[in-house]
Amino acid sequence: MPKITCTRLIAWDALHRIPGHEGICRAFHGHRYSAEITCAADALDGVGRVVDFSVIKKKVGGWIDTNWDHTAILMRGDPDPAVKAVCDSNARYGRPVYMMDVPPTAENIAAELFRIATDLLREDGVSVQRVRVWETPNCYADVTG
Ligand SMILES: Nc1nc2c(c(=O)[nH]1)N=C([C@H](O)[C@H](O)COP(=O)(O)OP(=O)(O)OP(=O)(O)O)CN2
Repeated sequence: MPKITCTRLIAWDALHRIPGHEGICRAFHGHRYSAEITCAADALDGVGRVVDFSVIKKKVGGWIDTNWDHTAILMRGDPDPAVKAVCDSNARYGRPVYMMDVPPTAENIAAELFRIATDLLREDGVSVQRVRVWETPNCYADVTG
């Protein structure tokens, strides 16, 4: 039987840097990230949907708006002395800084979002099949279930 999925695009803006990168990506810089969240369910609902697109927007997009949009996504323990200033500045404007245990590459951000979206959509009977995170118009990383 063919597998049916549906995909919602969600975008956000954030600052990051990649500690240990050999080139310019170790400098603080920003991205307009976009994520494709691909979902599947055991069966389509009575209306013919895997899940309403608005549910993905509300749950996953809501989480992104709170935690990642207009924030910095950084690595916990990043030794760059400017990290404290970024944290202090964002706190002043009511925005968090999201700390990851691993460098905030497109791959690691996609893996984090895959875990988060899976948790958020579980109660809707939805399983996340793939998260694709576009870091630039040319570069993306995929995590699949
Ligand atoms: N495998 C990965 N490689 C790189 C990552 C990453 O997350 N995973 N990240 C970066 C930089 O942070 C940056 O986002 C990518 O920069 P760049 O290669 O310059 O990408 P562009 O699309 O801007 O390319 P241009 O050719 O400059 O237009 C680096 N590598």
